Amino acid sequence: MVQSELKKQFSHMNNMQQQAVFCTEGPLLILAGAGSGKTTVLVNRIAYILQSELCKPWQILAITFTNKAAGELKERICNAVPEGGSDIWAATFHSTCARILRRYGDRIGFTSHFTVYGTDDQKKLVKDILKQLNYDEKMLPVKRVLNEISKAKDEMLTPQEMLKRAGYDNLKQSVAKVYEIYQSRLKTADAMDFDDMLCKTVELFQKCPDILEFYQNQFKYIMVDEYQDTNKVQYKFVSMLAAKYGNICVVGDDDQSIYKFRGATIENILSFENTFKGAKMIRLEQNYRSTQNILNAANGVISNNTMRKGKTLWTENAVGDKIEVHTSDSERDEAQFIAKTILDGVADGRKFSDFAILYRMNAQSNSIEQALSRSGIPHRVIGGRRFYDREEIRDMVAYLQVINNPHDDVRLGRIINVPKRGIGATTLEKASEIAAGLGESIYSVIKDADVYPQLSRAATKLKSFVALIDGLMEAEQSGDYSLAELYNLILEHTDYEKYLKTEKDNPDVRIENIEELSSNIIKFEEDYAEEASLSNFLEEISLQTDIDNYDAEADSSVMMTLHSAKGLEFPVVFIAGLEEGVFPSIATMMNPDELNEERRLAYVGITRAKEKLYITKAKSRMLMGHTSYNKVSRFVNEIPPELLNYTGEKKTFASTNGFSASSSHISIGAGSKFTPNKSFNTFTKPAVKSGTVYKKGDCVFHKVFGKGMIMKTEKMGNDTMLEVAFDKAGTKTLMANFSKMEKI
Ligand SMILES: Nc1ncnc2c1ncn2[C@@H]1O[C@H](COP(=O)(O)OP(=O)(O)OP(=O)(O)O)[C@@H](O)[C@H]1O
Ligand SMILES: [Mg+2]
Repeated sequence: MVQSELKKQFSHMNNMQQQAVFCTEGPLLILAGAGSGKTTVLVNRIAYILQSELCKPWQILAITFTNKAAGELKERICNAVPEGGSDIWAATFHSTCARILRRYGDRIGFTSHFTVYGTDDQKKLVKDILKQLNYDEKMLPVKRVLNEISKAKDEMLTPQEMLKRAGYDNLKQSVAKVYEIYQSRLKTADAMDFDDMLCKTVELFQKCPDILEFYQNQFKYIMVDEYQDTNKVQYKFVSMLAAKYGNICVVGDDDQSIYKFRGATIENILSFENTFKGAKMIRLEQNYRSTQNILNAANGVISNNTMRKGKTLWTENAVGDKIEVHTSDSERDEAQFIAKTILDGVADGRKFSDFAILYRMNAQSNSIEQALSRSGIPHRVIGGRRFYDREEIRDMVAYLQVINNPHDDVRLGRIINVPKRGIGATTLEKASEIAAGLGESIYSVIKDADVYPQLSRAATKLKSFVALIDGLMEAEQSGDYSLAELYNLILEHTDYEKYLKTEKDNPDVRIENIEELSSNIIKFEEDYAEEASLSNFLEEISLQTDIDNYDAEADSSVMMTLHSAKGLEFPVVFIAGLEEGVFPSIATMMNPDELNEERRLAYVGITRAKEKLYITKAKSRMLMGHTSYNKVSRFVNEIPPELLNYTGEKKTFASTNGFSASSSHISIGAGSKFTPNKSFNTFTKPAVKSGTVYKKGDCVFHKVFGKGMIMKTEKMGNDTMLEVAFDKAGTKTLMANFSKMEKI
């Protein structure tokens, strides 16, 4: 096809978009707002490159944020370019690296069967190490240690470098020590955690220039979506790969950067132009996704952030409905409102899949899910308790992992006595100690259990466990069994179902899950045919991020956190819990940087909506065991008021913009140790509860917040809401019933 003919195919795109599509050579940065067609440009650019025969499909690397997005990208390209479209490397950073490491990991000491450790495995390992080092978990909580390790890996810091940086800080030194052992334990187990996959690939490139060169030659065109959320090591990875051809195109939106706390850094956008000399920059400013009202609301909120590159999106779309802000009494009523609105919408001709419910925290999903279930609304919850997180599924997957790689100590530890076979924790501990001493895996040790006097009492049992695993490994390697058959062999030889029936609660549900896993395996074998190996199956599950459970085909509403919603769009969006202390979340309210990040998250949320946006909040909210009475979120107040339509209860909690960051209150129980009030004052309407009456001007002492003065009282049902200005803690809103406060 002649070039001009070819280019005509892209005439439905606007000028700037077309420029981005046709600009194939050299570094290109597309910096543009939400819904302006960044992802659309990427897809079309790949189609254009292939149709122009600039390279072979396998010479294109397209990195996207989720496996789901990668799959969609591939599908859209396959439609545009039926031939070879499927050979494109379209994947997440993690699966791209996994693929490289499976092939060349042996050059840095891993086998091609290495295991990927998920969060639970990591926690278990760190717990073990803390115990080994005699560190107190209270001083060094497992989660914090893992966070620090992950942060270090994002920055490519080795344990030694971490130790150096720790200086005289004892706590930091301890973390570095744990980090060091953690890495060596992973190595002996032939395992990596998620962050390692990137770090190890960069390490591989650094240590083996021939391999780097091989991939540099392979990937003539590299593209990265959601570039604003790449961290340092990811940046290193792509820039190493792109060093030869320099044909790298990254697309992103600095206003949508929402993973800074994980090490993602906007600096990567800014330094792109430095690393890649002569980089072109294209901005897209027309939004095709949302109504004018929704877009203006998003613009209104994000304009409150400082340090922006600054851009204003516009759209030719219709003005659309106003944004509905709905106030409910409680989180249950909020959920009920959402369910009813969906039902009404469906009665009016919408599909269930038109609706998405977004929230700040997974904990909010519970009440919403219940309401949807009760109303018979088909829905899926993305995140939350995932199938692969269930105990019985983890057990069965651990068996599969051990058969794939018996040196995987964490998985082996999980199943060595499940179902019970008389191998107690002490025996396992002893075996683990011997293994640590020898620098070998537990499996290698228990294989020769009778050699070690410490294990002599359990030797027979250990050997029979090894025989079970060896037998299953043999079956797997013989090639005589399909994966599904292998899975059945495990069930049979471990008598796992009987164990569930005799030892566990809800055995029926668990057995159903076990069967569900079997259907997943069968489906995997159908989809992957010859490539349906055990290690590929395990890889697929370990790489499955939450978002991947979402199937856009099925007609069901979808619930997910705001973070998971990135890049997606829906005709109708609910954002639930727009309250101070929920969104923005309490932990972020004191720190301006974190608040800016929350605001970007609000921007992401609002811009997911195409036609209609609902913002919901509740006057009282039971969340994670506490009831709180929160003010409306500042983000609602940042939306120009003429775009809003309030429904439900009137704005009882109206707040002024920028009201004290600590204005939300979590009640701490109803213990009332109040002294009876004697100074009843009939002139200012007093707040009466449990014998205590508060009025404006009263001085109080609060157990947590210290001394303060009542600024405002407002009767609310049987209780009274108090606004109290504390000397040190700032202004807080408290309910009289619950506050641990006395008049002074
Ligand atoms: N030139 C165009 N004409 C019509 N519709 C378009 C055009 N470009 C993009 N769209 C549509 O606009 C919507 C948003 O596009 P896309 O998802 O590519 O935006 P994005 O910039 O990647 O958004 P986000 O920042 O949320 O990731 C999609 O529904 C897409 O089909
Ligand atoms: Mg996108």
